[in-house]
Amino acid sequence: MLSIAVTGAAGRMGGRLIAAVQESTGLRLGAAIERPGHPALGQDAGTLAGCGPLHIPLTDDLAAALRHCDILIDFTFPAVTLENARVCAAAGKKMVIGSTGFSPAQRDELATIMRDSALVLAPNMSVGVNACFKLLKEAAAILGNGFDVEIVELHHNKKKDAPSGTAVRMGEVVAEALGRDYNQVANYHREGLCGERSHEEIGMQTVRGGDIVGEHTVYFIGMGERIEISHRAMSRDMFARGAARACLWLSDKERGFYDMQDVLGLR
Ligand SMILES: NC(=O)C1=CN([C@@H]2O[C@H](COP(=O)(O)OP(=O)(O)OC[C@H]3O[C@@H](n4cnc5c(N)ncnc54)[C@H](O)[C@@H]3O)[C@@H](O)[C@H]2O)C=CC1
Ligand SMILES: O=C(O)C1=N[C@H](C(=O)O)C[C@H](O)C1
Repeated sequence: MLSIAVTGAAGRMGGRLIAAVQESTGLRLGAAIERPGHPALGQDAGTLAGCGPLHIPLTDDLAAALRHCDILIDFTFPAVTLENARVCAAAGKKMVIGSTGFSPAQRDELATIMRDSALVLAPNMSVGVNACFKLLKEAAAILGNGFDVEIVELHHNKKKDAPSGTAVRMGEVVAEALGRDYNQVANYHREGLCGERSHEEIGMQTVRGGDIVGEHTVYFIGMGERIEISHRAMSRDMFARGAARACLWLSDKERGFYDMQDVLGLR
């Protein structure tokens, strides 16, 4: 039985992660961690998550919590994740990371911090989105340069990063399949007399509002026809189940930097 710690335990994903861990054969919640000063510190993690009392109070002491845990699931924010990775690395623990919005430098820093351990980092842990990554690669390879690519993502009004990590990964997948450098061709902004669309660019559009869990559409727009590949998340539970699955997959890995494509055998 693997003992799992969850950071961001009182957050939107935190509760779903605690429930998913408890529902997974082979996993049990070992600790639930929140930021210092969080009003829910001391409350029972299971009760907070809506899955009944687990007699595990929320703590802000990650180092102490990790002593009796095997893997940390972290869905917080990049700067927090990097701090937590330092604590995990010092304790020789593995990580499953769902936080999004890492800069390339932060991603490199994460790899350096965790170089002697094992981690899964993925902007989206749902099976459906990971299947979409494969479909996008194939669609882009078939359609080639004859179609303009635009990506639109919709999320709730509390989301802090934009575009979503999933949208960026979709852009990267398509760009790579078309032999382009995503960082050179991503266009995040059109306003005023901005000129005709260039052939190579990949438009990235962001919508924020209400309680939208997460929706992504990649448009391949040709002359007289259009293909749309869409994914709509109806709840956060499948992200959480993906993270639990990643923990089980990681259990026999000593070291390495992986993502959900590895976990799901989609490489
Ligand atoms: N990879 C995936 O499948 C998914 C990734 N995400 C990402 O997960 C992240 C979190 O999303 P939400 O749960 O919606 O945000 P949220 O704001 O509801 O939760 C984040 C939690 O982290 C806590 N936190 C902040 N500092 C902390 C610290 N030092 N130690 C422990 N906890 C700390 C906050 O108090 C908060 O409760 C975002 O980056 C989001 O994009 C969200 C859904 C799916
Ligand atoms: O912040 C969220 O909510 C989500 N974030 C992830 C992302 O940025 O791609 C995944 C999911 O769409 C929900």
